[in-house]
Amino acid sequence: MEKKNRKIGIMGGTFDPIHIGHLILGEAAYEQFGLDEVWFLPAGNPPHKRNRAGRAKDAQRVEMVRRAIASNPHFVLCTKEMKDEGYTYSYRTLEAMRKEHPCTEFYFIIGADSLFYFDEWKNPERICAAAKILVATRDRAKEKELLACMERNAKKLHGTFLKLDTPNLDVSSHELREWIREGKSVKYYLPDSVISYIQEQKIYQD
Ligand SMILES: Nc1ncnc2c1ncn2[C@@H]1O[C@H](COP(=O)(O)OP(=O)(O)OP(=O)(O)O)[C@@H](O)[C@H]1O
Ligand SMILES: O=C(O)c1ccc[n+]([C@@H]2O[C@H](COP(=O)([O-])O)[C@@H](O)[C@H]2O)c1
Repeated sequence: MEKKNRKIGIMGGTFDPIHIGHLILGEAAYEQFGLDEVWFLPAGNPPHKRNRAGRAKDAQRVEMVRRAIASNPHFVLCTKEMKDEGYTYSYRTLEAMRKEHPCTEFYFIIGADSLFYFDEWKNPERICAAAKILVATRDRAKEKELLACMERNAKKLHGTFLKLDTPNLDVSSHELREWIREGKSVKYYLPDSVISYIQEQKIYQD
């Protein structure tokens, strides 16, 4: 039987590749909000990232996540969106999760860049009805602007937006892909197990 009143963090991302920023956000949310688990949810077919030529295949993104979280007992891989047909939307995924786990409280984790476009996502008010939103700073966003945007969204979408206490983590998948292509070291930005997989599979080399 599933424990009642569980608190689950959802760390959704394209993860192309997963990096320390994503892992630190998951761990910070776990600790700050007393979560039971954090589910890493690779985005199936994100509508906002249509041109993904030259990137990792879906199975490779999933495998990189599997390897990256393997050593953390409260991190779980969730491949729910990989089975979806067509584009994947967070409101659908979260509503399905709520249905499957009615006694669970969900916390959807995003960075500041996602927050600034959150009200343009599909049915954002339904995302807010299904989960609380945890927001981490990024790109040295001004604290005042970040908090103001969270407040605006909370009012407009009738949601709960909570600040994650993380430092600015200056790392992004697109920059890491670029470094790999240029033959630069990405050690410590990615877990070793992910780096060796990228090398074996020759991902992001050209
Ligand atoms: N360094 C970071 N600091 C804070 N949030 C982050 C960071 N990296 C990613 N995120 C957040 O994690 C989620 C998934 O990010 P995603 O997989 O798109 O990685 P990314 O580094 O933003 O990728 P890309 O550079 O290709 O756009 C998003 O909500 C994003 O805002
Ligand atoms: O549902 C949407 O309209 C939507 C639009 C943009 C992003 N998302 C989700 O937000 C998470 C982070 O997205 P990304 O592009 O930064 O990797 C991931 O779970 C996406 O599926 C969802």
